[in-house]
Amino acid sequence: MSHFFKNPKHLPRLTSIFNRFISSNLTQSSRVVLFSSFASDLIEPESWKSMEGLVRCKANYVPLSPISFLERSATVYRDRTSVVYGSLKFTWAETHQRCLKLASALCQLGISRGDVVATLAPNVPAMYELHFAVPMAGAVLCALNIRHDSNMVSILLKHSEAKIIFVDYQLLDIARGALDLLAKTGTKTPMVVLISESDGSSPTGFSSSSYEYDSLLANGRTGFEIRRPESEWDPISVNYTSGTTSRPKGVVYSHRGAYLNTLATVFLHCIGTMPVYLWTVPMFHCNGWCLTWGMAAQGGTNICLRKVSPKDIFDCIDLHKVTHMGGAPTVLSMIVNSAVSEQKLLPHKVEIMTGGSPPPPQIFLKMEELGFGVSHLYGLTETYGPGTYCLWKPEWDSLPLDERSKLKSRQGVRHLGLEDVDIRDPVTMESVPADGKTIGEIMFRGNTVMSGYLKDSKATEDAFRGGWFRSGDLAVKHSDGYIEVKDRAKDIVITGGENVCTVEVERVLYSHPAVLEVAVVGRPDDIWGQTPCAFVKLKEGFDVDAQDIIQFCRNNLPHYMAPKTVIFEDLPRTSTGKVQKFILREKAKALGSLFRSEVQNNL
Ligand SMILES: Nc1ncnc2c1ncn2[C@@H]1O[C@H](COP(=O)(O)OP(=O)(O)OP(=O)(O)O)[C@@H](O)[C@H]1O
Repeated sequence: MSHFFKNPKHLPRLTSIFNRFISSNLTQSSRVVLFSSFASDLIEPESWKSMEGLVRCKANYVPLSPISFLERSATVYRDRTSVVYGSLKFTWAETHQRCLKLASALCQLGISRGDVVATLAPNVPAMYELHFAVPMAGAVLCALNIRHDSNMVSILLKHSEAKIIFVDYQLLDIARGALDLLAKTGTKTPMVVLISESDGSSPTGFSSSSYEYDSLLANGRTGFEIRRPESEWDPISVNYTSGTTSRPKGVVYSHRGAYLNTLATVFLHCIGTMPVYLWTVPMFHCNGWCLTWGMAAQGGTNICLRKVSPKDIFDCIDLHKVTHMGGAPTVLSMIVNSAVSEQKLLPHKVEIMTGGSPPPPQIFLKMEELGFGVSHLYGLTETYGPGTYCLWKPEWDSLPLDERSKLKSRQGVRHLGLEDVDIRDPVTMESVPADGKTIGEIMFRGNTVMSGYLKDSKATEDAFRGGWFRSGDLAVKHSDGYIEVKDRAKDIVITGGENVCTVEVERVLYSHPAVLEVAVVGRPDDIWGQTPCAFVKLKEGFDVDAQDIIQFCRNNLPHYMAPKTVIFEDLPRTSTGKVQKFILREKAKALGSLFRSEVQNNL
C-alpha cells in the first residue's frame, strides 16, 4: 500500500474516497476496513510495468460486471425468448430495454450510486429484471426472503438502509407491517413500488405515495446511460443468510465476484447456450445461485414460477421443454415423493442442480430413475451460493447403485471461480490429511468469496481469520481430494466425549423405508452431556415406533451414534429448505435430561 500513498498522481482519487468514507454513517472500524480495501484496489500493480509497451486502459481493462451479460444477450439472442410467466413473454431485446427503463426510473426516484434497493417478491419477471436494473442504476440489490415476517423485514430494511422496496402484491401485508414497525422506531421508511400480477388483476394500492411497477417502468428512458461500476469490487448485492443458525447476516457481493461465480456455476451445471431454465430456486437465495445473471450469459429462457409444486414442475417441464433447474434436497424429495411422480416419467432429460443442505444419498437414484440428471453442489451465501460440486467421473458410471449415490453425496471439489477450498484444523490452520476420517473445518479462498458482512466488521474479521473464509462446516477430505460434509460445527452432538456427526445419522435414517424426513439434534443428559435425539416425519401409510427407528440405527451405526429419543413430527424449515435445528434443539432441551426421566420412570 505504501507506494500508493507515495505516488502523488493517486492523491485526488484517494482524497475523494477518503472524504466519502468520512461522511458515511459507518462505524469507525468499518470505515477503516472498507477504506483500506478500496484504496488497495486502486494500487496499480508494478510488476507488469517492467515489460515495455504495456498499458492498462479502457480498451483492455473493464471492471467485470454481470451487466455485460445482458447487453450481449440483447444483440446475440435478441429475438429469442428471455422470460416466460404464464401467458407473458419477453425477448432478450425487450428485457434489455425494460431493464434500461427501470434503471432510469430508479434514478428519477432519486436512487444514487451505492444506495440499497430491496425486494420482497417470489420468482416473477419483475424479480428477474431487478437483478439487472438495480445494478445498472449503480445501486445494490437486496432481495429479501419472502418467508420473513414483518418484524424481520423491518429489521433487515433498517439494517440495509434500503431506499426503495419492490413488493409483490401478495406480500403487501407483510410489507405494510414492516413499514409500520419502522415508522414507530422513527426510522425513515423506504419508498414502495408495488409489483402487480401480470394478468392485470390489480391489487389494492399500498398508499398514495407508493408506485406501481409497470407504470414506473413505462416512465423510464431506453436511452439511459448505465451507471457502470467504478471498480469491479463495487457492491452489486447484499444477501441476508438464511438464519438457520443465528440471525441473518448481510453478505455483500461485488460485481467481480458475481461475474465470476455466474460463469463458474454455468460451467459446473453444464449449461450450454440457449437453455430453458425453470425457476425453482428462489431468486432471493444468493441471487438464484447466480443463475439470474447466468441465464443472460447463455441466452437462456427463464421460466418464472410463483410457487413451486410437483405438478407445476412436471407441467412446465412438458410445456416449455425445460433443460435445467435447481432445488434444495427438500424440493427433490417433494418431487420423488409426490403422487404425480408415480405416474410421470420425464419426457426428456432435465439437469437438476441440488444443494443448500445435505442431500440423502437415496434421493439421487430416485431422481435419476425419473429421468433427471442430478449434480450436487455445496456452498454458502458467503460464497455466492455454489462453491464446490461433486464433479462426476465417467468411470463411476459402472459402479453399483449404492456406491454411486455415496460418491455423489460428497460435496466434491472447488469450482473454476475459486482459488482454493481446504479442510483445515480451525485452531492450528493445518490442512487435515486426505484420509476420509480426520474432521476439520471447510475453508475457502478466492474471488468468489463475499466482500464482507454489512456493518459487522467484527463478524467479517472473524470469518476471514487466518487468511481463509471459515465456513463453520465440518468435513473430511478423501484420498481423491473430494470433500464430504459431516456436520455444521454448531450442530454436532457430543455424547460421553464422542462426537456424533448428525448428518451421518440422518443419512442412515433416510435409508429406512418409512422415513420421509429426519433431523438429529442433541438432547441434554446428566450422564452423557448430550444424547442424539431424532425428529422424524414418516411417509404416508407407514406406522413404525421409536424403538424400530432406534434399533435400525443400532444395526447400522456404532451404538453411541444411535438416537436415544425419537419424536414423530413435521420438521421446521427455512424458506431455503434448511431444517431449523435451533428450534428442534429447543424442543429437545424442553424434554429435559433423558437419564433423569428414565430414573423417574423407574421409581
Ligand atoms: N450440499 C450441501 N451439503 C451439506 N450442507 C450444505 C450443502 N449446501 C449447503 N449446505 C449447508 O448450508 C449452509 C449455507 O447456508 P446459507 O448460507 O443459506 O445460510 P445459513 O448458513 O443456513 O444461515 P445462517 O448462517 O444465518 O445460519 C452451509 O454452511 C452448509 O451447512
